[in-house]
Amino acid sequence: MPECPSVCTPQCTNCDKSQFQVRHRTLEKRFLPKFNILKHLSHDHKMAGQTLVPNVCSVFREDLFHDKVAIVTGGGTGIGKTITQELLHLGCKVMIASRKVERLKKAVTELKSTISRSSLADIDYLQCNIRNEDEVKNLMSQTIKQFGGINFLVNNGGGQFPSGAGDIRLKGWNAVVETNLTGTFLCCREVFNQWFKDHGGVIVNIIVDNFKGFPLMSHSGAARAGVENLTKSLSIEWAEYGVRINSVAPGGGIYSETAAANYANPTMIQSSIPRVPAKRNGTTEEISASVCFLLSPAATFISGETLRVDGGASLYKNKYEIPEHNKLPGYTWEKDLSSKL
Ligand SMILES: CCCCCCC/C=C/C(=O)SCCNC(=O)CCNC(=O)[C@H](O)C(C)(C)COP(=O)(O)OP(=O)(O)OC[C@H]1O[C@@H](n2cnc3c(N)ncnc32)[C@H](O)[C@@H]1OP(=O)(O)O
Ligand SMILES: NC(=O)C1=CN([C@@H]2O[C@H](COP(=O)(O)OP(=O)(O)OC[C@H]3O[C@@H](n4cnc5c(N)ncnc54)[C@H](OP(=O)(O)O)[C@@H]3O)[C@@H](O)[C@H]2O)C=CC1
Repeated sequence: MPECPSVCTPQCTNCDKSQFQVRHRTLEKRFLPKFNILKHLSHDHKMAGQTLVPNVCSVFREDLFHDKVAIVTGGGTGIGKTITQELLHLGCKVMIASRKVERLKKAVTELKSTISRSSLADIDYLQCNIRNEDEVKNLMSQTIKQFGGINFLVNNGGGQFPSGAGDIRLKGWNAVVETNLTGTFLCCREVFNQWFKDHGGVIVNIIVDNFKGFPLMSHSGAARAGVENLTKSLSIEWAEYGVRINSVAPGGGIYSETAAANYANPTMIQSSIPRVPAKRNGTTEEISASVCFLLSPAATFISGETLRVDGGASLYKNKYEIPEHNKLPGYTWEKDLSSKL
């Protein structure tokens, strides 16, 4: 049996099941609190962000982005798909891009069917590994060719695998840093050189809540800290070209099927709930709303900033006991729509 990385995915065919389970049990002990975290999950939290989100809606006006073009990396799944859906709802033309063509195609077919006939919105996809310089150049040039320009870049594509730092191999470290830091840099540089330098534009980078470190994800914590600082540098360098750039840092538990599938035990994504003052996970809609706000004219005086969308988690130090509560319920399109009925 070939040796397996210290943490593999549930789909791993490299190791036998027992080896897989032993490794994951060790990690789970580090992540999961002693009590049953599933009791914190309301139906809404479980559903939000899945492919079953019934209908899109938005707190923003429907024609807000009707003359705009956006690129969303990782736009075929999870948070990126919700952002894409909201941008389309607001009239935007959206190019989604990532490595796996099949899921991009599926998302385009699904989301195209939600665009109303009167809307100027449109969606297409391009295969692009953001770690590959030529593919990133191609993403920008093809989008300009197809949609006539680019107004928004949402650097959402990224991720990591959980592992103790002592077990991270150089190849794994490089994969995570190249994806999250170098990939984001390449997308920023290319959109600037090919379009924003002459026309201006807005960039939003999705990072993570790493403000108190990111144990067992140290590669990702370091890479995203790099993106946070890149955001500051570029906001100053490119202001004179009419470019704004900000980051959004979601708390460590935004549920989507794809995000959960990345971890051995899907409940891992819930493991931070006890340390969230809001006592719940965030929804993909809450991340999308913050991205749309930063892209919108309402944020024209905001640049170089990182918006934490984490229910207060990054501030919480555990010295103050917060009782269980449900006083800060999540925002979902499902609830928003049903409140209008
Ligand atoms: C523990 C849970 C806490 C909850 C907090 C959650 C907060 C954050 C949540 C999210 O970010 S959700 C988003 C989740 N989605 C993703 O992460 C998807 C994207 N991730 C990836 O594609 C990979 O993880 C990647 C490594 C970033 C890129 O993979 P790539 O396909 O380029 O590389 P590979 O060829 O697969 O691997 C290269 C190298 O990396 C090491 N490695 C990869 N996976 C693992 C693993 N599971 N365990 C240990 N090491 C791994 C390994 O060295 C690989 O090389 P080889 O040794 O296989 O040759
Ligand atoms: N869910 C959460 O709790 C949190 C998520 N985040 C971050 O939010 C972002 C979206 O995550 P989420 O939606 O939850 O999870 P997903 O796994 O659904 O999204 C990750 C997306 O990134 C794309 N991607 C990964 N690597 C590359 C690459 N090299 N080139 C192009 N695209 C790539 C994937 O597409 P493909 O595989 O087709 O390439 C996928 O669509 C990520 O950066 C994630 O780390 C941050 C904090 C918390």
